[in-house]
Amino acid sequence: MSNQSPVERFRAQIQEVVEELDISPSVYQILKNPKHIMTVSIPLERDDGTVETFTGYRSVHSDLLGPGKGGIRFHPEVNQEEVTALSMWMTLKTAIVKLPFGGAKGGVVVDPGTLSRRELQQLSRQYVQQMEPVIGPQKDIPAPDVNTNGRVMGWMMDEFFKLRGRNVPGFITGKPPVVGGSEGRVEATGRGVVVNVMQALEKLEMDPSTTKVAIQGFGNVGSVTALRLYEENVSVVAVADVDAFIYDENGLDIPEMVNYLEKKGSLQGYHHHDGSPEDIFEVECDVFIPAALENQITEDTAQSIKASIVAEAANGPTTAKGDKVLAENGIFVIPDILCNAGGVMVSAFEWMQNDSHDHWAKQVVNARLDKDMAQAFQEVYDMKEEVNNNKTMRHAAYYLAVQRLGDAMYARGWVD
Ligand SMILES: NC(=O)C1=CN([C@@H]2O[C@H](COP(=O)(O)OP(=O)(O)OC[C@H]3O[C@@H](n4cnc5c(N)ncnc54)[C@H](OP(=O)(O)O)[C@@H]3O)[C@@H](O)[C@H]2O)C=CC1
Ligand SMILES: O=C(O)CCC(=O)C(=O)O
Repeated sequence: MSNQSPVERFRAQIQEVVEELDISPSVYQILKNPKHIMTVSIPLERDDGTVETFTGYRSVHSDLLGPGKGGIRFHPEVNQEEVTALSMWMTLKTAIVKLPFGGAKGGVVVDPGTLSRRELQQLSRQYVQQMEPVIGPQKDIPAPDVNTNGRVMGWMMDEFFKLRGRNVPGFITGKPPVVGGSEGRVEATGRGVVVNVMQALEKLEMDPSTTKVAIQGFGNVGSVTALRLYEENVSVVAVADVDAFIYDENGLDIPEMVNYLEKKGSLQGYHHHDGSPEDIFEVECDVFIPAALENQITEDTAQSIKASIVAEAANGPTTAKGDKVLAENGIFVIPDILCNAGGVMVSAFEWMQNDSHDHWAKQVVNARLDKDMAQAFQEVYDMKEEVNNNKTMRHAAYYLAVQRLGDAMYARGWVD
């Protein structure tokens, strides 16, 4: 387990589960590598007239259950290994929540904060131009992830339409509703996280009205999660982003913080600002929600976490050693591949709406998300309780996903 990379971690977990399920070892052989990875060099004309090239990736891990599906990340630390791992987790996620998709993920190695609006739009369009051979509504369907949003999806959609010479709205999800996006997609991931948290509180017989929550990350997922908890009268006592740590033991005014973020672009300077972002791990709380990047809960930081529940809103926030510490400390972990599946779930609703030229009301989207997410939680929980000798929720989630993928491989004649 010595400092396993995310891909090694995925492989070890899959291998363990394939052995336990006593299914064909070929299932592991098929899942251990992505189907394909496309690497592109993206030339961008900067505002000063010089040309700079950026590296972009798109990994399709699996198209067993449907077209590849997963977000596109713009971040300076994006690399092939990270994109590969993220695409692998997408395969498990879509299997757990029974969506007609495989797993994919993309990224560009860039700090979008250093680009002008024109440069960002050009980079987004160029990414689509370069990836055009491998993406499409029945092949691989992108969506937002870290540092990308509806605006970026709108530009990418426009570029794809130009390349194809016709409207193909189902090519991308997370678009603005005015051009075929689904109501509720922006909030979907955070909303789904909160469904999971409320279910876990109920199972552990914890009272939401006295529950205290700490959240690392206050971007799309972190801020919506905080706002939904606030709406449910669950007290969010601490939040951190890259620069700021905000704490109030009596509960933060989340709507005020969201307004501040919208105006200023970051929490830096918000009046409760005290301490450093790493202090988030030390907070006295009942629920800890990592909603930033991978590998944040390590052997060290896991020791500091005082919560009874960790709800993994981010993808891959916990290292293998961190996970071991959480388990030893009896912490109930809602694994990423279940906890943050609300986003891809509403992306699936968007894709279905595009396919049938329909537009669902927000209440319809939210009601279906709440119901399907609660059911997915229950299925993983039942697996943990009844079949899996009370191992962790992560183990149960992997078990359920690999069982479904193995069944599909058998049905398609890939394995005996
Ligand atoms: N968007 C979606 O629909 C989905 C996202 N996810 C996952 O959720 C996570 C967050 O994504 P999303 O909210 O979309 O991304 P955003 O880019 O909107 O937000 C990321 C947030 O994380 C913060 N952050 C980054 N590093 C740290 C750190 N070391 N300490 C504290 N805060 C940090 C950023 O701070 P700052 O703003 O200061 O840089 C920002 O607040 C990712 O793991 C993503 O893959 C999963 C499913 C769907
Ligand atoms: O909405 C989607 O299609 C994918 C979201 C995503 O990238 C994720 O769940 O990690």
